[in-house]
Amino acid sequence: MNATEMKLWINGQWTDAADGARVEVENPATGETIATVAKAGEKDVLKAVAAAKTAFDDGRWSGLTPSQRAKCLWTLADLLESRKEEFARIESEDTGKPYEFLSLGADLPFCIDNLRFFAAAARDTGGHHAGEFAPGYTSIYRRDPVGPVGQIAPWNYPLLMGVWKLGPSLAAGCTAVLKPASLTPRTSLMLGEMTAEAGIPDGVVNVVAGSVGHILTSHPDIRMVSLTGATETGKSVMKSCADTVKRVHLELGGKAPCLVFSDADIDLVAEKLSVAAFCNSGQDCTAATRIICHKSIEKQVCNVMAEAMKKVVVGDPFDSRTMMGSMISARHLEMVSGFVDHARADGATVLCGGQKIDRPGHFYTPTVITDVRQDSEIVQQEVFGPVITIQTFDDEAQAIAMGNDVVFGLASSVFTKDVARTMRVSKALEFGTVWVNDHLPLASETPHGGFKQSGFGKDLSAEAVGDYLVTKHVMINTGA
Ligand SMILES: NCCCC=O
Repeated sequence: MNATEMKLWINGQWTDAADGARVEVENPATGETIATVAKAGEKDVLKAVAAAKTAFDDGRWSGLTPSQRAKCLWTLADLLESRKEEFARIESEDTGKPYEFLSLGADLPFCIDNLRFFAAAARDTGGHHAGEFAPGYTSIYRRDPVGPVGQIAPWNYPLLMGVWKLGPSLAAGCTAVLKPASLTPRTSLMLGEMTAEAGIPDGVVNVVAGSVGHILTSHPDIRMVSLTGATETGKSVMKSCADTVKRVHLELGGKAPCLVFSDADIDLVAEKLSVAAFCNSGQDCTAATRIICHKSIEKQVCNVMAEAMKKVVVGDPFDSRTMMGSMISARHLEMVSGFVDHARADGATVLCGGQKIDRPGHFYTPTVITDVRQDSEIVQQEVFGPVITIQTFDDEAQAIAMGNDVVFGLASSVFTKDVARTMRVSKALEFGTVWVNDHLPLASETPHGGFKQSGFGKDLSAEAVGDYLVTKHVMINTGA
């Protein structure tokens, strides 16, 4: 495999696009083209779906024992670990994220641990049971893989999101067609090839790059679609899946509130919320985006946040001092910068940042904004950039109401030393994750997913495996 001229991974083979089309991959930190990848069209997706269907129907994967599937997933983790520097380098080249701080330091270790978790989860058959629930009958509940699945991954964590999709679906016994984002396809394609080396049979994992999501969502042989992406994309995927009544699994946008009470440790707030705001250039659906602090500590919170964000080292992803790299593309940079300009025009005060950085590539400064209205665009919409706003509340009820007052429901946090308050507030916040005195960390065992317009279905945890399983009731007339 040559990482600068890649093909599609279909049925265990590197395959050119049927029409010979190719797409260029840009390094967003330099603006240079670094690779080309075959661009899938309809024929290629049909071929990939046919391979996934054959591989599912003949049971070459679902027919293995959980222990055999687990062994392959564990081997995949070992192989990835043995090549983590190469994967991390290519991930940083494609995304512009810092190599040491993020790709090698966080994304790769988490991918490897996730795969080991899903290897173990493949063998957890708990919860199945049999019994007599009607006179003369024995009932058995089977949990079977849903079938061939279509998986659409985003550009912010290309490999990690691929692992979050392939890991649980493979543990469950499904086959898959994974479509990475066109901007960042390479590490997913490399992972596709690596599944063969790990002993996963041909056709079980297929990886196609290109603008072909609609072909997967409308294909009758695809039984479930999993998407991580923007809320608007989720709505159109859901509509498209309705025609063939597919199961959908959606991890969509976010607008995380961070409620900071007057007893909070302010230094901890600055430390945790600055990282959660600038990490991955803020291109994270769980990023800290809205600080809502008690009015008595507003000045302190503004000062510490602005100071912390000014200290973030932005620059070359391959410089070990770099904490934040580039934005993903020129178009995305314009969008982020547009949000901040609109906020300024709407009367907001930019405490720090708020500027593009004059260098090759697509860089933006970590930004803190205050004097914003609850109904303003900068508070209500997902910016997906290193931008955080600060608002104030008078009492707990108002803090909760402001936190919940967005269409999203993915992630949130609470900073306080009052344990009883953490109980009340975490119950009241309508978000799939509530961190207390922190913001961002996850573990392979912890279910991750949203409420409201952030979608439904869980990534990570045994729940994710369950999302790829269907329950079948077998009722046996025992003649008793
Ligand atoms: N922090 C991981 C979030 C995944 C989606 O953006």
